Amino acid sequence: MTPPLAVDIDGTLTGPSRAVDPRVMSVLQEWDDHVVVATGKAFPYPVALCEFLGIPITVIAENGGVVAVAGEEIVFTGDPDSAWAVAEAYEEAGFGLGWDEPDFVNRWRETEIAVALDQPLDPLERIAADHGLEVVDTGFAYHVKTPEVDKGKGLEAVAHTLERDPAEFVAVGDSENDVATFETAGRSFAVANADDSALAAADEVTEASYADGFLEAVDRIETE
Ligand SMILES: O=C(O)COP(=O)(O)O
Ligand SMILES: [Mg+2]
Repeated sequence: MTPPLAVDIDGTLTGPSRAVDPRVMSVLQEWDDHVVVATGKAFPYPVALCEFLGIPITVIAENGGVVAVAGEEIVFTGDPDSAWAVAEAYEEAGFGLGWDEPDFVNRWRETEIAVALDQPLDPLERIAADHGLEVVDTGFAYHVKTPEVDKGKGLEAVAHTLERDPAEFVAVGDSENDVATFETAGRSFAVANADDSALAAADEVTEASYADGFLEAVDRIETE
């Protein structure tokens, strides 16, 4: 029996460039149970992914800051004011968010901010801590967020809404921001390109990387 799925986007459904691998599309479209897209990306991105796939909108965005299930009220948690205060203080200290203008990474972000990986981490962590926030490195961006919010709590909320047990879910991901999902789901896979924290937290690690790793995990889920 196919379990419900919680899947990360960047580094898991994509290649290194963040382009979604077209082979994952039909897998997600044909999945026999719920597909929860659980990402650090800003809210509209996973919604658009579901929309273009033609699957129900069931998303955890911004590392858990936004939880949306079609037909239900959208739940926002997090502290956007503090996150933007961190961005301002970081810029005042002479640094920047590091994205090309227009900044499509943060433009529609509701609960946290993301900083490019080529920007200095130490001052960002220091300023975030001064505001009671933390920095999570997804391998694609530094996210400044409240420590109380994560994808695992997002999965609990989604499971509750769907009247399912979070332990029924299988999670697939690649980085630090997926660790909480791995701890909440009943079974978890890190793709081979995952960072050390995700590799350590996952029940299983695929031999293949990126979308190939996701497809390998699917194969194991379906055949074991
Ligand atoms: O937005 C990011 O930095 C990472 O996104 P992801 O959680 O889908 O990998
Ligand atoms: Mg990822």
